[in-house]
Amino acid sequence: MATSPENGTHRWDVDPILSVEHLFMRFGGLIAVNDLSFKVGRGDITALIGPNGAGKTTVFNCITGFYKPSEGRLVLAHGRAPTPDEVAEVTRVGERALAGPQSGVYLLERMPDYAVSGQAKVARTFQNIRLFTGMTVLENLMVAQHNALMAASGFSIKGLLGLPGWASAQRAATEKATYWLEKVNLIDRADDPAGDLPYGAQRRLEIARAMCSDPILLCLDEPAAGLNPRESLELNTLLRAIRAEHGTSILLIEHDMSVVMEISDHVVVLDYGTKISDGTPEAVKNDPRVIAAYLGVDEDAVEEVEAAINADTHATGTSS
Ligand SMILES: Nc1ncnc2c1ncn2[C@@H]1O[C@H](COP(=O)(O)OP(=O)(O)OP(=O)(O)O)[C@@H](O)[C@H]1O
Repeated sequence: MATSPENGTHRWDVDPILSVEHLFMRFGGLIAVNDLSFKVGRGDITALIGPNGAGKTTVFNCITGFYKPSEGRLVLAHGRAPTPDEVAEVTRVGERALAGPQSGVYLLERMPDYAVSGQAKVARTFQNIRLFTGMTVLENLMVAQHNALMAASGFSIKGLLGLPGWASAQRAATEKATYWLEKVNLIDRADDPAGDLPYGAQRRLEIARAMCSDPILLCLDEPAAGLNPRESLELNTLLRAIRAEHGTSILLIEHDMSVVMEISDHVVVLDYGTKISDGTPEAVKNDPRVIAAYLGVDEDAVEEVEAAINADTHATGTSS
């Protein structure tokens, strides 16, 4: 489903769930992310793309609290987006959430990774799969719900004693795990060690594990990497279902253009840590700067690429 522009604007402009504002990440003398600003629309599937080393994973690591950005602001809004004045006030008083966590507005750059996932409800998967390979498929999903189970135990021995509050929380956690195993088509493998699953199934299990934490924003780092064409199609279906049935906003890094162009509402393109394009898949696909970046040509050649696209467009009679 493409984003439907509303009165000439896009969902990411009118109802952003995440605003990345002037983000910088420096590693010594290397500027991995350079003054990056973009928005993620609520309920959108947003793709962050770019050539190798463009800074995509670094952006994810900043959003999910694995890195403290060198500069910049990352505003996540569960409900309405805050006004600039409200954000300025939170920044001034040194808080990490607007008038307390119940407001649903979080400044992610101030939060450690466990709070980004536990309080702000941002979940992620990794470029290199990070499952507990010696645990069963089901156990991997139960571990993902550890926080809820600990809260239900009152951080006491209720769990050991099997007291009612804890038992019902345990039942709910198992039901949720079962639901997601069915969704990702792994229910038949529930008792197998996660490490025994084929690669594509491990990728699906990672997504199921992330969904067990009930995220409002799901960040996926190259979910289609290593998948065959049939598995890529299944991934597209799964991500669309997550968005449609759970309203989860999705931000993904992806090199597989068949996935990006097929399912994204919004595409943001990075090159050398800088944003070079931002728009609908159709607009980005035809952006000469994007084509030049992927072809590895320098700035001077962008005009040549643009001229070549125009010539091709006229020859085939298509319009961009
Ligand atoms: N912890 C780090 N220390 C030093 N340099 C880093 C660190 N993490 C990333 N970089 C550098 O930052 C730049 C961006 O890396 P990043 O992994 O974010 O790119 P990417 O777009 O995700 O690349 P790929 O598509 O290959 O995964 C690279 O030059 C990388 O070497």
